[in-house]
Amino acid sequence: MQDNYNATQRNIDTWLFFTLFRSRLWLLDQKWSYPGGFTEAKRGQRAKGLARYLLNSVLQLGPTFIKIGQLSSTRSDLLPAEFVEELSTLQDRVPAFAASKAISIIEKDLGRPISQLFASFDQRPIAAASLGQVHRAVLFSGEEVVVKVQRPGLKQLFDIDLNNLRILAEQLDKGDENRDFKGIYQECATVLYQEIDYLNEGRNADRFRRNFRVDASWARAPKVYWEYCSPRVLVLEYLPGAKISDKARLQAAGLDLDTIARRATEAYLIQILKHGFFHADPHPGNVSVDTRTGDLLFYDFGMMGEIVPDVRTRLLDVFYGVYRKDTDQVLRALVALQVIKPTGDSLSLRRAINYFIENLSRQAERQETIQAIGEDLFAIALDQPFRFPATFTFVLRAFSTLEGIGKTLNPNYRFNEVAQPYAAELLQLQDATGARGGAALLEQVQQQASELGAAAAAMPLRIRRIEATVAQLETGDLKLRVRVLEGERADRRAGVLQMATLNTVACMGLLNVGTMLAINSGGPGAAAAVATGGMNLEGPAALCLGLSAVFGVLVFRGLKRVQRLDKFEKEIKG
Ligand SMILES: Nc1ncnc2c1ncn2[C@@H]1O[C@H](COP(=O)(O)OP(=O)(O)OP(=O)(O)O)[C@@H](O)[C@H]1O
Repeated sequence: MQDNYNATQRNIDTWLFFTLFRSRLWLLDQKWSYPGGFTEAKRGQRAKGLARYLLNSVLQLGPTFIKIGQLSSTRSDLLPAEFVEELSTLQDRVPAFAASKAISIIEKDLGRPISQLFASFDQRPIAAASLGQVHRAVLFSGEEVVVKVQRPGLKQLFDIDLNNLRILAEQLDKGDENRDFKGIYQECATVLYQEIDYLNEGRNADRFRRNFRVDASWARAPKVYWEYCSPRVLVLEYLPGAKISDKARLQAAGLDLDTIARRATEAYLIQILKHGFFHADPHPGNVSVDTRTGDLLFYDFGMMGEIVPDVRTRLLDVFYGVYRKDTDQVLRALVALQVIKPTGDSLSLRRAINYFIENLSRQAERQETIQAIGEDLFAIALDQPFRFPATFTFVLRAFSTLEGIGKTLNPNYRFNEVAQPYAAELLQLQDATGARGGAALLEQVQQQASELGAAAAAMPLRIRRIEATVAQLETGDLKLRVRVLEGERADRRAGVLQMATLNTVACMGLLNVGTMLAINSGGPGAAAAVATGGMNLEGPAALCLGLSAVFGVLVFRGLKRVQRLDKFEKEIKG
């Protein structure tokens, strides 16, 4: 990693990576591309190789991509599972930068020589991460602190990389109307720029610390020494502890692992449900345990999620709707949350939600993991106009990380068990007050009363359902919608398949021509180049191969879309 980035070189490296990765990803599911025939084992091998390539490229491309890789490490809606898994190992694999550089940044930003700022400053960092590194120091008052210093040149690097990523997102958006890649890009850009503003991180740390001082003294965050801070330097109270995943150290300290696992989950539930302000990056490196007291210590407040009260109420509506298996309520709340766009035709959405609710209760019975539930949710949403806001994916990510931590500490840990009392409390609250105050409760009661009517109240539920269905049939609503949707989907599938076939022909033709040109254009040396696996990639040959790759990407997209359409069709037909 370097401090001065050459924009042209960076653009070439980035686009080469995008093109190669997408072409190899496309080839992964092309059965004809497997010499000696396709087998699942061969595909698995190839996928593993590609996942390693992705990881190495991300590490080579540096901070922007490492951060985005970390952010994507639970987005199974964006990347296949093998890749997501490999990306989750991105933590803690970044080299430190020279202490002299760190010191010069501190001196420049704080305007004084290091010897006047700290009584002592440890040149060896205690941690180095993608965006910064952490040194220990002692203030003249005797207080022990850590000094977090940002890697040099990050702003400039983000500007170049995010521009490329924006162009990529715009291109991807054109091929997939259901995924909002531009929106995802926008969220990543916001998070990244926020993360390199250490003053913002300091404010977050203060807010987090104050919230917990009131609610649970066993969850702590370091104090900020504001007079030593700048956008690139953050000085915090030194809070040493053992990593929450370091089972051996926690046991050696005589701590009860089950209590720690529970506390970690409870601390999150409190943040999400009560404070509406939560640590969005709870990987084990960011949560430690005070070995003397068992208190949880949180670090790194660069990425926080915020759930404003209004959104929290709607999330509770979703939660409550799922609990009561009320598809309409879930649909209304999701529209209000802007997770889905309101369309005139909500039947297929209703079915997808219904499927999810049913599946969720089966998963809860089978005690499936949060991660499995999240993956399932993304899979159902694949061909629907869903748009998951960043907050939502952060919450899901936080919970699946916590579940992983919990299981490491105690194999019998069950997220549900810890969350249940909170869920029960919330549902009672919603039952009693609607969690929205008296006026809203009254409105809800009135609405229910008019829906039921005096006679309907005495009628068995099934008869009322039949009556509602008949009413829909009478208006032609039900019959028409089902037919149109299924017909539309079949048409769409055929169209996509046709385009994919045409693109395959173009891709293969160009690949053949390009390969021939590459072999023939280099004269006698070319044979040797081919024999060694290299080719003469210049002029027309490069053009043909480049175009072939473009068509390849289009085929890949088309087939992916067909796969999604089939999957969705299967799911809603049950
Ligand atoms: N206040 C503190 N007291 C003791 N150790 C700390 C403190 N703050 C950070 N650390 C140590 O430094 C490590 C890195 O800190 P932090 O996560 O804040 O850096 P970062 O650059 O934001 O990392 P990342 O990019 O992985 O999010 C922590 O895992 C922890 O071990």
